Amino acid sequence: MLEVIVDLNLKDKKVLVIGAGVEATKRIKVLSKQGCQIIILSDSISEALYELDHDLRHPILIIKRKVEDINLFNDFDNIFLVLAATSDSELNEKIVIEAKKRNILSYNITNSLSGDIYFTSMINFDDVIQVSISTSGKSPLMSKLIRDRLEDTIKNIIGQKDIDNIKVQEFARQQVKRYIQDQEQRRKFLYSLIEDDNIQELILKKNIDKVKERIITTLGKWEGSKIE
Ligand SMILES: C[C@@]1(CC(=O)O)C2=NC(=C\c3[nH]c(c(CCC(=O)O)c3CC(=O)O)Cc3[nH]c(c(CC(=O)O)c3CCC(=O)O)/C=C3\N/C(=C\2)[C@@H](CCC(=O)O)[C@]3(C)CC(=O)O)/[C@H]1CCC(=O)O
Ligand SMILES: NC(=O)c1ccc[n+]([C@@H]2O[C@H](COP(=O)([O-])OP(=O)(O)OC[C@H]3O[C@@H](n4cnc5c(N)ncnc54)[C@H](O)[C@@H]3O)[C@@H](O)[C@H]2O)c1
Repeated sequence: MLEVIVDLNLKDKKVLVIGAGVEATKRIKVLSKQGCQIIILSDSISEALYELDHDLRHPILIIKRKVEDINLFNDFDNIFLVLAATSDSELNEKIVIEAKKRNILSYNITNSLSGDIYFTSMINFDDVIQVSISTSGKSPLMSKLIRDRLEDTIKNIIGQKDIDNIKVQEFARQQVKRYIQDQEQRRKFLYSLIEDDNIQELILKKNIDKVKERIITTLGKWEGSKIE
């Protein structure tokens, strides 16, 4: 059985990480790009974590503390996700069991099956596109090797123009949702931007302001548009 890969929105959510060793640090690096509030509890902290703090909107709260039991949950409210990431597998298990009782999403670094989420092998394009590979815990090693192999090839398939088109589509979607009521027309409009040579030329030239102008003009003439 394969688990479903979903794109978890952690924006402004509170994430508690217990343990701050080599493996926890890798997970925290991923989390630090998600706009979430991270609280780390650990009796030793890797140096890299203090450096991470500088480029963040949400400052990471680092508390140097040995966790003895699950009473720690009483010290924090509104936790969305907890990462049991210590080298003490018994403690990790207890944390996950308590998290489940409290309906908090959990992750167990020493026993992936007991938690709710896995981390995947990721290829990231400018924080705009993510390609994720997962074997759902069957073989992280193979995930890494396939990611290495795919990384070289995929750069020939997904390029800067795709990234720019996503940004343009993001803008266009906001506009069509406001001005075109019919879903089929919205879909047609969005496809028309990809097929419009003029717009694609402007995207290549990085003239995004002109692209936006053109989108609004085209939208004004579109069948069923509510733009005056
Ligand atoms: C993708 C990646 C992301 C990341 O690390 O952020 C990741 N593991 C990576 C590498 C890697 N991890 C391990 C090895 C050694 C070889 C081996 O054991 O195979 C290697 C290879 C290496 O190091 O070269 C050891 C290991 N991993 C887990 C356990 C515990 C267990 O099995 O329960 C143990 C045994 C520890 C022990 O023996 O004590 C568990 C998990 N590791 C996962 C993710 C999740 C499943 C993903 C999937 O199945 O696809 C899952 C379930 C949960 C999680 O922790 O997220 C990252 C590659 C990043 C990249 O692309 O470069
Ligand atoms: N999930 C994976 O992908 C994966 C990969 C490799 C290893 N592992 C396993 O994950 C575990 C962690 O590996 P690591 O390399 O990060 O180890 P590590 O020794 O670098 O880090 C362990 C961290 O846990 C903290 N810790 C331990 N007991 C604690 C307690 N009672 N209270 C607070 N903090 C506590 C330590 O201070 C340290 O920061 C190991 O058991 C390892 O076998 C998992």
